[in-house]
Amino acid sequence: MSFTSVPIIDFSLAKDPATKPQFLEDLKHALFTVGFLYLTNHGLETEAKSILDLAPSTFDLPSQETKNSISMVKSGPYFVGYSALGAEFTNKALDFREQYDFGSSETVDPLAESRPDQQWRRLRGPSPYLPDDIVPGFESTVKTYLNGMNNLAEEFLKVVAECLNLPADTLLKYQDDMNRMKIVKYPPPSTAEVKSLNKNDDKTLHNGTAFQGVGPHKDSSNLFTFVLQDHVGGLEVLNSEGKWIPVTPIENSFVVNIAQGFEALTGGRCSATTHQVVVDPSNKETRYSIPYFHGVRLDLTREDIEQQLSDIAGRIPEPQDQKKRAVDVPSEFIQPQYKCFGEAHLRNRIVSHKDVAERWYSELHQKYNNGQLE
Ligand SMILES: O=C(O)CCC(=O)C(=O)O
Ligand SMILES: [Fe+2]
Repeated sequence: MSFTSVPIIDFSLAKDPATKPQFLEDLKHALFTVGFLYLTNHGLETEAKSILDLAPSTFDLPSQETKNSISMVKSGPYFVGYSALGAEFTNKALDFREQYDFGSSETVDPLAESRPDQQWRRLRGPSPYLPDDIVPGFESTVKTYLNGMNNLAEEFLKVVAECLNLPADTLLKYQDDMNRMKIVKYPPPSTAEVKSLNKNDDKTLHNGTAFQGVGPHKDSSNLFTFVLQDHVGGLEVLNSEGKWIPVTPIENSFVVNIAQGFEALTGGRCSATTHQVVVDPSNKETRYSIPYFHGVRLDLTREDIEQQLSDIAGRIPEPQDQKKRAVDVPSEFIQPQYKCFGEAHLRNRIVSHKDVAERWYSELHQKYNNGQLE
């Protein structure tokens, strides 16, 4: 069976006992057969509007220095803060976007400095914000959004467990306390600009008619991703047939993608959603999006998964996605060289943000970016 559209899941139907059984069936189909969905009537419409309204003002500042004052490379080893256009790589090619990354933790991991063998502990830490006299409401709007999304994602994890006939709290113990989110801007590029950014490769998309906003990837820090997008479009997901499906914006919805944390909890049976953003150079509109990444415990090991969740995999329908897997990008954690989820996630950050890696993780930067392991 081939899927050419993305299912719409109305979250309000989970609240009424009369509609819940059908809701759980529909959710199960969307997650385990299709692999992605739109979530509507989620209750966070006000917070979503506030953050989307704020987005342009966070980039549209009189000087680049203001944004660079909270740059990711200056902000510590946590991969939070501002990244300028052309600072990030996905699938070995440069992305064409500008963004702010944030995390929900205000504190560092108490073991971060005493466990040099566990560098992934250094991923947790506070986020920088521009002051209110530069972008009014920046910090408070982001924190309100992070908090609201955390609560929504917990409710979502409960219904995911229930649709597998598991107790509602089954997945809650795999959450982490560093959820992440971003405010992303995809400006309309001139052809010359994109050509110069990608001059060392031929990573143009759709046979050269579109460019890489962000390249094909699976999200690596989390269980599920909830993408809030404006009206412009450009997000695409890879379906089970290995074809790219446009995720046309639907107002007041989130696009929910399965991330590598949930894929790991299912023993790889439920594959993470592969997605990309394409930028059409003939479209002169700027696109803004706000992805929220609901964190997975970074100390999660393969053994934990095998021991505690042998129960889950059998409840998931047999995947029919051989064609997707044939053209897919790799899932880091499925590869045996990583001791725990945090290690695999850190490697992903290091190959995406090379400047941050060079400054804060020089040994791992040498190892992952300059040769040895892929
Ligand atoms: O901008 C989007 O719609 C998605 C961005 C994304 O996939 C990511 O940043 O991981
Ligand atoms: Fe993503």
